[in-house]
Amino acid sequence: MKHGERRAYLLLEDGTAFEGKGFGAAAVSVGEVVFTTGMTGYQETLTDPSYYRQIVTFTYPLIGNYGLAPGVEQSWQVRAFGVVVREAAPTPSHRRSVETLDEYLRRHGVPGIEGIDTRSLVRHIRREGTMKGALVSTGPGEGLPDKAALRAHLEQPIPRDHVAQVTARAPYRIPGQGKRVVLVDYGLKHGMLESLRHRNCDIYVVPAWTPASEIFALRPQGVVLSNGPGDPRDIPEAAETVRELLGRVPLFGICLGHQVFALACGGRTEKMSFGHRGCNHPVKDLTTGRVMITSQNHGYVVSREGLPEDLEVTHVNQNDGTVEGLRHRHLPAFSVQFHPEARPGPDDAAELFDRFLEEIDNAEAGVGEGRVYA
Ligand SMILES: NC(=O)CC[C@H](N)C(=O)O
Repeated sequence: MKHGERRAYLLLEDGTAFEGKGFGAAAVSVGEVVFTTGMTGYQETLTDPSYYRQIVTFTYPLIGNYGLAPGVEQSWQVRAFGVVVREAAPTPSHRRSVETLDEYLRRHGVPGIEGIDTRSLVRHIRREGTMKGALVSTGPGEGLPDKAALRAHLEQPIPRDHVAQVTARAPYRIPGQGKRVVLVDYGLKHGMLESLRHRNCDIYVVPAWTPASEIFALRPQGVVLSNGPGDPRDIPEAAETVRELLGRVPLFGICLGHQVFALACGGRTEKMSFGHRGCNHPVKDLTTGRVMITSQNHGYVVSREGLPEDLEVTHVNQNDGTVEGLRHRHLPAFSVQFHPEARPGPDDAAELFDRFLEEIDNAEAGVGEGRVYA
């Protein structure tokens, strides 16, 4: 260690430890250690509320090389709790860049560690599954805290109120001339707002716990259930509300919204070993036979086992065969596990927003197979 250099340490729940160089905020952070294979889009990733209480490892070795710029973020804060990279680029180059990854994380109070063997960490997570970790990044010249103190941090259970921490505090509207859509905010990404705004929707964003009666009072033509952090089973009220919406207004669920939709229909979800996080997950649309390259970020998945009769699997992950999309057989409601709004990642699935608007038109025209309206 050079004089004045910042030290950092990542300690996993199973005792595996990595020592490296600190960057970002001088702080200690505890979260689920996950990895993403996205080679770009680090700013979108770190500000995606679905990463709340997670320490994100980037498998791509150089992160921060095109800097950080306003307008790219997916929420107003860095939502990840920590950042693990092989190398944080010290001198980014891009005409829109205003700061380095180090400065950005410092401003947002989030610690980072660099200079560790991220490949070995990721292989460990792939073998053992994601697990809790404590990341400490010290100030210049400071010594590392005692390992026992870090272990004590790790013994604290991670709270499970993720959605409550990131959902909107109050409803708001983004006016548009087109369809009136209520977006239920479990931890939405700005990209979702942009995708709807781009299609002229009149958007009403409501907090996660908004009762169905209040949603209906907004007279929506369609309801979108957003992405969000944590385990979908930790928010049973959400599935309860969706059950009330089902069949009375067209629904489109994305990621956590997809999982909540499945639970509302009587399906089950389970935790995956290390999840899907990255920008290149191949997903087959079983209706068209087409494979899309999708943006993903999830640790839970809808189980095939116990899938209710009413739900049809529409999309399948081509890497591991997991469920990536569902449609209700009788009601205007469908959902996907991946991110049609991308950010980061490819726009292959963007047309799903158009499909949702078509679904609204069909519902209003009373067409579609056996669709029932209350
Ligand atoms: N991006 C998301 O909405 C993630 C959903 C959920 N928190 C999961 O990890 O599976």
